[in-house]
Amino acid sequence: MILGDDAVLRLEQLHRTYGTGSEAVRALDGVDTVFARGTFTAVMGPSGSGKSTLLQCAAGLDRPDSGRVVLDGVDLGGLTETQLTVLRRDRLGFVFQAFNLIGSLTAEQNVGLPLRLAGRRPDGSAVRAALEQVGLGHRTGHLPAQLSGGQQQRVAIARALITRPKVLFADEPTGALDSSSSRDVLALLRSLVDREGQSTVMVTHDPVAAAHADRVLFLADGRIVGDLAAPSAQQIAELMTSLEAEPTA
Ligand SMILES: Nc1ncnc2c1ncn2[C@@H]1O[C@H](COP(=O)(O)OP(=O)(O)OP(=O)(O)O)[C@@H](O)[C@H]1O
Repeated sequence: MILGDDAVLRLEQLHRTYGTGSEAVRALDGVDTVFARGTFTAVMGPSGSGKSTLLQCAAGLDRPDSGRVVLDGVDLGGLTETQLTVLRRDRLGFVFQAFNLIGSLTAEQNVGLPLRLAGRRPDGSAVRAALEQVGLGHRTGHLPAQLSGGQQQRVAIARALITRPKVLFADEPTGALDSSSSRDVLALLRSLVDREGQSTVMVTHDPVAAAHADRVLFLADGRIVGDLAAPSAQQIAELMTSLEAEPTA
């Protein structure tokens, strides 16, 4: 059990249903877990098991119907929409499968954007340091189209880190990458946890990606059905195969 300050994120009895009546889908059905500060957790599960819904509720992008999300000691349920927006901007980092960089801005300008949006003038040396941290100190003036997919994702990671987020949320960050770029991005995420203590939560379908995490949570039908410490890709693949073959009712 994780007590006090060691927990960066707590999910308590989260329920989230979409639709009503016979159309109702229970996307989250009593999810209860704690994420330790400075650790890397992967979330896996069959398609439709609730992974994205879990990430969206945990990151304050969606509200659960019941239950609590406590992020770095803040109960998200007690915040207004404006307060949630500010919390997401100042305390959380997001990385998506599609990179979501702005095509007309250089790498350096993309990384500085979250600070501009927060009304702060980006400090050039901090932005360059963030790009150096992801191995792109020599590409600061390049546009996204002049970078490979793996490099674009590394710019997106630098952009997510520029506000020094409490938690980095990554939704299929390697989903659009070839295996060599995927390895680079996963090694980067791993080293950010090891060197900087960056708390990270990543949704993935890929057992090899999940094997980079300290812990792998498995969802099925909106419930946590597995929780493994540092499993191998093979152990993860076996559990995924059994979940896909025998859906829980
Ligand atoms: N906005 C929505 N309206 C209605 N149903 C939804 C909505 N979002 C998700 N669902 C349903 O909730 C369930 C969980 O969806 P979710 O996207 O969280 O699963 P997932 O594990 O991320 O799936 P995938 O791996 O396919 O991305 C699914 O049955 C899905 O169809």
